Amino acid sequence: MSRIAILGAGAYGTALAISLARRGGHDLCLWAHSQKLAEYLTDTGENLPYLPGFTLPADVKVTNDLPAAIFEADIILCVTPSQHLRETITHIAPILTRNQVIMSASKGIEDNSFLRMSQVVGSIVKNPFAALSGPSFAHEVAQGAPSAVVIATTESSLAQSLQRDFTSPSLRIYTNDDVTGVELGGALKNVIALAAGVVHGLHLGNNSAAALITRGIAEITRLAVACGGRRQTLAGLSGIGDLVLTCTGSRSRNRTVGIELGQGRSLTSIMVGLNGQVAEGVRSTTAALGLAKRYGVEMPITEQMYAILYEEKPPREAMNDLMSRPGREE
Ligand SMILES: NC(=O)C1=CN([C@@H]2O[C@H](COP(=O)(O)OP(=O)(O)OC[C@H]3O[C@@H](n4cnc5c(N)ncnc54)[C@H](O)[C@@H]3O)[C@@H](O)[C@H]2O)C=CC1
Ligand SMILES: O=C(CO)COP(=O)(O)O
Repeated sequence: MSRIAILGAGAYGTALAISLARRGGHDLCLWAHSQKLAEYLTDTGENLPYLPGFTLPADVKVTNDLPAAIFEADIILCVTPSQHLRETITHIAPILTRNQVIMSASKGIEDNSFLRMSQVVGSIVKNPFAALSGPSFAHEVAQGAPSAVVIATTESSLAQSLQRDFTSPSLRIYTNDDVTGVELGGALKNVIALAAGVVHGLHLGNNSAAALITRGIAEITRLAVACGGRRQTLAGLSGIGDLVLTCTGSRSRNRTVGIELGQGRSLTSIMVGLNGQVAEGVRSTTAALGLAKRYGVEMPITEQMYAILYEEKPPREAMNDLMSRPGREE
């Protein structure tokens, strides 16, 4: 049995708490950033703003008190939006003990620093670290729909114990020692999912969507490899797997943002409509482009996505520009 603190009571943190409770055998505590949400969750058992329609099992404790949440936790599973991971870890750093394992399920890259979540954590504390990623819409994880994800850590005995801790009849866990590849796969697929949404919003058709997904995996693989990840990792769950899910699944918030951009809505009004839900790709696009420039990697889809998001480039013109690039070898 492990004591697991889940930090972040958004859709995914709540879904993982439900999944771990369903597995059984753990002592679980879910930390909500907002006191109001913690109280609402405690009173009703339902996460109405972020994951309506599911009941949090009664044995999952809910709190808004961060030190209490992590007290004596073996595993601290961070599921905050990636831009809030630094403040969360900074807050708990003084009271962390050395053996507490920090996991991150956040799929993003930090603004300005362009750091991956393992690097953000590593810049503050030296605890053992693992990343959780892969194709797993919160709603379906909460439902108990069969899903497979990957846990990445460089420590093989930790990988095995986390695999045991998270495996359940509905959640299959693979391990991988390529933390860089797994983290970048999870973060960069969001940028391509935005673009896939644009394609859909513009009614460009299935051929365009397939081309975008295929060329999308090519460019995110180029960047991940330049950053030290393995090509093979990007062909796995946290690469093609998550890319296919978010570029085609109607539950993807990143894809939905892209659809609305394609339909001509402004980014500002789309963000207001998200009501506090995070679409990580919107901010990771800037970081992805920053990394691409740092490593001299060509990322045409990401460049066009940046222009749509931040330079008011009309989506149709962006797609035309992708099509009119000079011919290439595959
Ligand atoms: N929703 C999904 O299906 C999946 C989400 N993820 C990842 O999980 C992470 C969290 O996403 P969701 O659970 O979907 O979030 P969400 O969009 O459902 O909710 C946003 C969450 O952010 C919290 N928050 C706001 N300000 C905060 C702060 N200053 N500090 C800490 N938390 C704060 C809110 O309280 C809320 O819990 C993201 O990185 C996302 O990419 C990963 C896999 C699946
Ligand atoms: O990462 C996800 C599923 O694996 C969720 O994607 P969205 O954030 O686009 O909804």
